[in-house]
Amino acid sequence: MLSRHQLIDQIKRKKTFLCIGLDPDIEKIPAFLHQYADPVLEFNKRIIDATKDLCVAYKPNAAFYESKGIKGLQSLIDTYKYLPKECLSIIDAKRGDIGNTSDQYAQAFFNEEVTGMGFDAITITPYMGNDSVTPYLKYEGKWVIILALTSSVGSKDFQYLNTEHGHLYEAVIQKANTWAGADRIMYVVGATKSEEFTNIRKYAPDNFLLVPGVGAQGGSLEDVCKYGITKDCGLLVNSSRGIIYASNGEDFADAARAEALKLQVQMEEELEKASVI
Ligand SMILES: O=C(O)c1cc(=O)[nH]c(=O)n1[C@@H]1O[C@H](COP(=O)(O)O)[C@@H](O)[C@H]1O
Repeated sequence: MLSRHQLIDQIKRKKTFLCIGLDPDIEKIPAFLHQYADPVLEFNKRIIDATKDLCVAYKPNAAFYESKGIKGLQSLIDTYKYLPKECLSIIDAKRGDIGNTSDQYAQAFFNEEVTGMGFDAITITPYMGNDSVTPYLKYEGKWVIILALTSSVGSKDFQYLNTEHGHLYEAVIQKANTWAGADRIMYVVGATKSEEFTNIRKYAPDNFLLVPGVGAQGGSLEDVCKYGITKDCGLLVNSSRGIIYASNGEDFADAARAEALKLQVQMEEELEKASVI
């Protein structure tokens, strides 16, 4: 469990707000790792060891594990167990369903005694509304990270539709703010949407924003900070492929560290500019 206060403390201490996405594709991980009983776990462990002082969060995306069946689920459980306790652990599952089904999803990712996984936070798609989100909030201290404005090209299809409360993504934020405060809810806003950050801060002045899309998807860290950073930082910027696949040779962990370090250095500058540190 990682409170807002602990997260902010960690950001100030480590001078970074980097979240590293653990999205290991068996086709892309270095060939020499295939000699290990669980190549994916071995890959993740080495990435974590090489980067844990440069980031404040890790985000395994469930798809990369579920697609490998039982072996993948075991890699996910063992990866969760290996994550440094000081870092925010986010399961990127993008779940969303009726209440009693959401209870089961919440148990899958939050109830460590039952499943071996007790992530601090989960990504949720809000399309089904209140009863699809509140089951996760019953777990005291856990975070719900709600998709607001995604980095995807298809974000135009629904998220910009006009409603009486503004664009649909603005209506989502206004409604979700009534379910819990900035100590329990974060919003996903894609780095490719930096022009919308000022607008989003009108509705979510204090919430942390999980911002994927720098690196492989081309979003700009500078623009995200220009419009999105707050006095408490308020940002977790994710990069997955840009870090974990920096090299596919034996030096992959060092190469991942070098990429993470580049982002950390930029983040430290942004934290100073915004007087967070
Ligand atoms: O919820 C997410 O994390 C997410 C939301 C979004 O709008 N866009 C997005 O790319 N993501 C996830 O963030 C990660 C981005 O990975 P890279 O593009 O490789 O850095 C992937 O795990 C995506 O599933």
